[in-house]
Amino acid sequence: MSTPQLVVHRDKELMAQAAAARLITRIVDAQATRGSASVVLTGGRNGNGLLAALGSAPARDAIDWSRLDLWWGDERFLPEGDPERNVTQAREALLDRVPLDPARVHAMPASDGPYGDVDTAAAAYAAELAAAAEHGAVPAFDVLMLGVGPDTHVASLFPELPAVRETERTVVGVHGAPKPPPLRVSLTLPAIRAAKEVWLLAAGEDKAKAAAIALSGAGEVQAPAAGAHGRSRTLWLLDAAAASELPRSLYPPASA
Ligand SMILES: O=C(O)[C@H](O)[C@@H](O)[C@H](O)[C@H](O)COP(=O)(O)O
Repeated sequence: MSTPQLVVHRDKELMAQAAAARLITRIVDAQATRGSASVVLTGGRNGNGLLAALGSAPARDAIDWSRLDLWWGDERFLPEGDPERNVTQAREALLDRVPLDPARVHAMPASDGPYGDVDTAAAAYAAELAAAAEHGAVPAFDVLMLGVGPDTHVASLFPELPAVRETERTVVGVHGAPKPPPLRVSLTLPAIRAAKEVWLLAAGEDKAKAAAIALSGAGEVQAPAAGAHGRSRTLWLLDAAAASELPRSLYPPASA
């Protein structure tokens, strides 16, 4: 389990731009090494902000978009095209403007899709992940990104709810999510922890308590973000506002 590394940027705009630049480099390196890259996207303002920044980054097309596999960490269980779906927002922020291979864009099922209920949809996505895995239950994600909620949730893993306690399955249906909509599909902590690198995005005053709690030794059931670790790297990308309540000992020396 990799110890969290923190990088704090001046504000959320700079955090999004720096994270986008970091992601470009990570994808380019993976494609140079393996011929393709595999990235898990997150919903939310910080996740979409990063995608928008990536879309306007000068080095954007250093990425070979045709050899990029995109997955989602979670999805709101709503009809296809619903503006509240994470994939809809990702398409608007970036995906519809870059030449991705549609077969390599793995959106989570919609509520009006072939799976009648959220649990069946979750099982179908788990099967899709397993089918794409070189070995194990999920592909070797190069980067898995997670927005951090003010209650320390990541993906749709909310404190104390059943989904954060899942230890076997890679994808679950979430019922009664406190952040609307109540029905969601989510990767579980075992799936998240299979990623090479996990990046947690936290910008804004409203994330300061969550960051401090998650980084101060809280348990993963009470603070799901505390359980989000990559196999080789766990990176918290914050802005100064979200870092404002971190214990000084955790605050990186060279940051803003
Ligand atoms: O479906 C979702 O809502 C997201 O995946 C969720 O996990 C999000 O990343 C956090 O709630 C942070 O959202 P903000 O960046 O908007 O605060």
